[in-house]
Amino acid sequence: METRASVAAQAEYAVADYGYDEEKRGATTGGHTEEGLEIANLRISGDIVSALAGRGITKLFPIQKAVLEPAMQGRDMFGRARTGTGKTLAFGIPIMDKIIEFNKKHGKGRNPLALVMAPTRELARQVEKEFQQSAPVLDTICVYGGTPISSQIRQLDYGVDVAVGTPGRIIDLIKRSALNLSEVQFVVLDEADQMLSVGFAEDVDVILERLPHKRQTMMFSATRPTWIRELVKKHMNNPTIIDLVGESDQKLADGITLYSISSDIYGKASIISPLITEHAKGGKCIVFTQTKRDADRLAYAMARNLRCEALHGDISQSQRERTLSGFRDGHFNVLVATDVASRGLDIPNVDLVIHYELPNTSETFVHRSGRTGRAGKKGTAILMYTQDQSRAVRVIERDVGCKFTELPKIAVEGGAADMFSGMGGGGRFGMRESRFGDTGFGRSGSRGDYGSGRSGGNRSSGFGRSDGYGGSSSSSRDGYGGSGSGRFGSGGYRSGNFGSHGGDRGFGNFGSGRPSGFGGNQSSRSSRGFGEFGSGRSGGYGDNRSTQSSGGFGGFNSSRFGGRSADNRIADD
Ligand SMILES: Nc1ncnc2c1ncn2[C@@H]1O[C@H](COP(=O)(O)OP(=O)(O)OP(=O)(O)O)[C@@H](O)[C@H]1O
Repeated sequence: METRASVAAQAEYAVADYGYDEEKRGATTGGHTEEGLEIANLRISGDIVSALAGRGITKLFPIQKAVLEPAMQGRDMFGRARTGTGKTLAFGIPIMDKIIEFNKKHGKGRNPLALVMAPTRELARQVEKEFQQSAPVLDTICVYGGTPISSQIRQLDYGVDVAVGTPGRIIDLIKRSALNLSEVQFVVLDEADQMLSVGFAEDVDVILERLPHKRQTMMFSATRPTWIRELVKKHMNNPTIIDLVGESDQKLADGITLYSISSDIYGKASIISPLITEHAKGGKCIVFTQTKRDADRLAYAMARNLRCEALHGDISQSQRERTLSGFRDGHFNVLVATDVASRGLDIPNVDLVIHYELPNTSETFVHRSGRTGRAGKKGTAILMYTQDQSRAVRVIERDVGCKFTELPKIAVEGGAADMFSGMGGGGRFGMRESRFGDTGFGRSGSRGDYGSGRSGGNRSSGFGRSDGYGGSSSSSRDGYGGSGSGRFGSGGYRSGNFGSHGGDRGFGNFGSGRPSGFGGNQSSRSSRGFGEFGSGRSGGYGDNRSTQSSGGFGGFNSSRFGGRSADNRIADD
């Protein structure tokens, strides 16, 4: 295959060159309502319009409409929208259109003009796929760890227009001089706050440092911790803020029906199958657990009755891909996952999400639940909780602006509660001493040979990078801390809940340990909010490193439910 020549000199002007003029403006969103949503009327590249139409995408979703004009104008942009509302194409369409136009004028170059960074491999692959399918005329690459670097180097050498990847592998490729960022004009940080939680903060900063100064930067993030505020200050130029979630709106997509169900800790395992049967009705279901080990054990146990697989960061990359494509293609219908799957993953037609264990924060609740009800479809999310977690359930309702309908109790059949016995070390789920037996399930590559999935090594470099989700500190300044919400149970209390086996994680008795307590810090309300972006004022956005206990991106109050020991952290990628 022929390699492409560099167009460094011209690329410098890719953003400015675009010529977003009044003519285009008239055709995009300005002043138009319904008409403005029709993609065919936008005068964006015909290649994009027809590729999108081929996928059944003919009208812009609201976030896409909101982003289009500032993005076309070359503005830096910071955005937030609900899950599954089409953020990828919101930044994708303007970037693809500009690159197509630029290539028409200058010919294709060798080095990428756009760089999209995502916190997980799965998300990176998904974003690249969205680009590929929406603009087949562009050459894209997806780079992430756990797969051979040599083929990525070869592909980069042939020439690409858009590079998508996780920061770790991007740095690797830069160091090997395989990835040349000198022509990058469009940069996107997708799920930016998750970069911090999975330990990519430093890498992201290093990469942004290396990019040309003259560029357009777009960032999407559900929250705005200190790190992100610093990043924005340092690397963005007076960004336009687009917040489609707002202060008081409910944070979930409209089509998601919410239920809660109380169960004692041993009953949970036995009611999960009836719950899935009744609410997924044969469709796809994702069950979220807190730890990788729990995901394995639950998947193993449930596989007695249901076609089901586990997904987490200890599973090899190739197996993860097989598992995901098997789930996508309907080879099995129940995926048991840690929070590695809670953000960004776009699996069509997931009917049901079950929070087998409470999420660590309200925000995680939103992201997990958002795996269903995507792209305007309907879905159901069920939160399982024990009686002593009732208060945490109310906190989620308050933070997220939602209301759970409590499901009637499901009677536990005798013996069913022991469905986990006989596994591994034989103990019961959640018993401190038993700890699920450390024999594990050693699944790598052994189960479910579904469909395609790229081949590749099992190396999991880039996994489990530093921080993990949330700190384990019990300080009240830690955590996502929304304004008016403190941490719960981070102090001395630990209930013997499911999964509280390490002794120092678990959800605690909410509110009872109370150093910071529920509802603290109301006074911070004036200093949070999206609008104050870059203003240097304090407050806002909660950060698990921050010294602030207040915040919330535009009012998202994401309480934190207890700390977790490093041993159990979720940092999968
Ligand atoms: N305008 C549109 N019309 C129809 N479908 C669309 C449109 N835009 C995006 N989609 C589809 O909607 C789904 C969700 O989009 P996407 O994954 O970009 O959502 P998201 O907002 O990034 O979600 P999350 O916050 O969960 O990552 C995708 O399958 C995408 O192809």
